[in-house]
Amino acid sequence: MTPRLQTHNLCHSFGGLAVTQNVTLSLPQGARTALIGPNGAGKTTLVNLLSGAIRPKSGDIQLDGRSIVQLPQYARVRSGIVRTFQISRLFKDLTVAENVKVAVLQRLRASMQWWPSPARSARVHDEVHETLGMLGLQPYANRVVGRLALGEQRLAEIALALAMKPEVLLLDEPGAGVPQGEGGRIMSAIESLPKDLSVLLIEHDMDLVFRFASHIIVLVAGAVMVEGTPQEVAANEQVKQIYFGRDGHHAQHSH
Ligand SMILES: Nc1ncnc2c1ncn2[C@@H]1O[C@H](COP(=O)(O)OP(=O)(O)OP(=O)(O)O)[C@@H](O)[C@H]1O
Repeated sequence: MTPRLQTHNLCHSFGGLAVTQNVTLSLPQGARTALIGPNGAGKTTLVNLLSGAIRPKSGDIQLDGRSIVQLPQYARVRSGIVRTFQISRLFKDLTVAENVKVAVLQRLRASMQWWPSPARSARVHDEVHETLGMLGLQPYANRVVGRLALGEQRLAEIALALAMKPEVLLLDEPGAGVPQGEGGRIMSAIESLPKDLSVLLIEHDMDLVFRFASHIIVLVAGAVMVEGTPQEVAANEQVKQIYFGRDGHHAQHSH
């Protein structure tokens, strides 16, 4: 089967610094893949390349077998690659439902302009609540985002991304800054995302990574050092030394 998202020998550099080195990877439909690696390994740069925020120096990116490397960011979103950001992009003064509505309207604007207004409103309302439901956010629908706990804001960011109806969801550290204990809640929501959605997760918290991923890619100095199942990655000697510490502590969390 053609992978949903695939890269071939993707390369990027900033000045003389090679930050993406011949990265070839693929995400099948329904992927639960984690991208890990030390600080500065090039994880966010890779997400920027996939989402179209920056153009690679060379290499190709394909969605469902079709090259998208020339497409600008908005066109990639439309074709199904959606990311969340480490830094919040929410409208803090609007409610959770209003934020999601903005995203739904943005997506539907073009296709629904000829719909009669009541039908349009009903459709938008349904989509907003369906999206909130996917993440267990209904109880927060009418809460102002700026007054929510950080963990709930992170979930609202994911809701915004889901409102774009992605095929591939790129989650850049959804647990960043969230107090320990709340991370598990975010992960539960992520685990219950639609099964056919392909998810690539960047996350530093190894407990969350091993809980979530069925496939792990380890990036070091811009290159894929190793990839495989959590068990394979946790057992890899280089990974133990570079990433986990010599005792291989996280090997016991693999499942
Ligand atoms: N716009 C830029 N201009 C110059 N150098 C950059 C730029 N963006 C990133 N870099 C450098 O590229 C390298 C990879 O950065 P990147 O943010 O992709 O790593 P990362 O693996 O996501 O790190 P972290 O885990 O700390 O978020 C780093 O050395 C960083 O300083």
